Amino acid sequence: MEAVDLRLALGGRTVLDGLTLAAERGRTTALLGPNGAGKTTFIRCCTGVLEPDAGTVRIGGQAVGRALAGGRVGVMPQDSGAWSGIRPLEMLRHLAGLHASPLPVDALAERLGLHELARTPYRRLSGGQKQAVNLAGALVGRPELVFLDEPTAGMDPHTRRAVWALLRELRAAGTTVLITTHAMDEAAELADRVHIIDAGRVRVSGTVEELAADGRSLEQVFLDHTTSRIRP
Ligand SMILES: Nc1ncnc2c1ncn2[C@@H]1O[C@H](COP(=O)(O)OP(=O)(O)OP(=O)(O)O)[C@@H](O)[C@H]1O
Repeated sequence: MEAVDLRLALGGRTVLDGLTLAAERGRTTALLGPNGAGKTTFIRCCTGVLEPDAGTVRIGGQAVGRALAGGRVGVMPQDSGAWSGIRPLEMLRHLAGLHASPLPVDALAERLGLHELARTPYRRLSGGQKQAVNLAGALVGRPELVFLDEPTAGMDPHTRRAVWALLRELRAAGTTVLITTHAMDEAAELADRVHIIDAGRVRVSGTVEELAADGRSLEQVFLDHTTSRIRP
């Protein structure tokens, strides 16, 4: 997946300001950036929800619409209120049915702690449980490329580790993963390559080892390359 010089203004403000980055096939790429840096907007541009004002996104050499139509792209959005009344396993079975060779739903649900929630409507789930359902929904079709927008936000440490294990297995199976996170340990644990973005453009990129080569922590590198919007 390659994005080149994406530009987008929303509500009269520049949100993407020449964003260029690639997610290498079969690798895990992490996008870090302060609140409002443009991470979710970037994912929306990559998944056909938003059209950039300028710039291009190619997925496996194809335009976004064509790649999405092929059914090989999964996405876990930050919030999806769309499932209000549906029960998690029903939803996952429905999504599985849309794909040629889906993951086994029961095993996936069990790994993410969803098997006991078969009768609970989505809107009654806890925040972390909703996240787990959305993640399972993104993965159930065995996508070649998956966009995960803060997949472990709100998850307890047991679930977070289960998700990390799942994501490591996906990587081993050759899946391309693009993940956003505010958790530096998560980026360090999972990412082959990290891009730190701020105000709609990439500020610095590299492996965690490269970024932290001078002894700084990844968090310090983040703080040094990004701007706080908090007024002291
Ligand atoms: N439809 C919209 N209209 C106006 N502004 C928008 C719209 N969508 C997003 N924005 C603005 O674009 C900026 C980037 O938002 P985005 O959700 O991409 O940030 P983010 O990096 O994902 O942040 P977070 O870490 O908080 O999730 C924000 O200032 C947001 O208010």
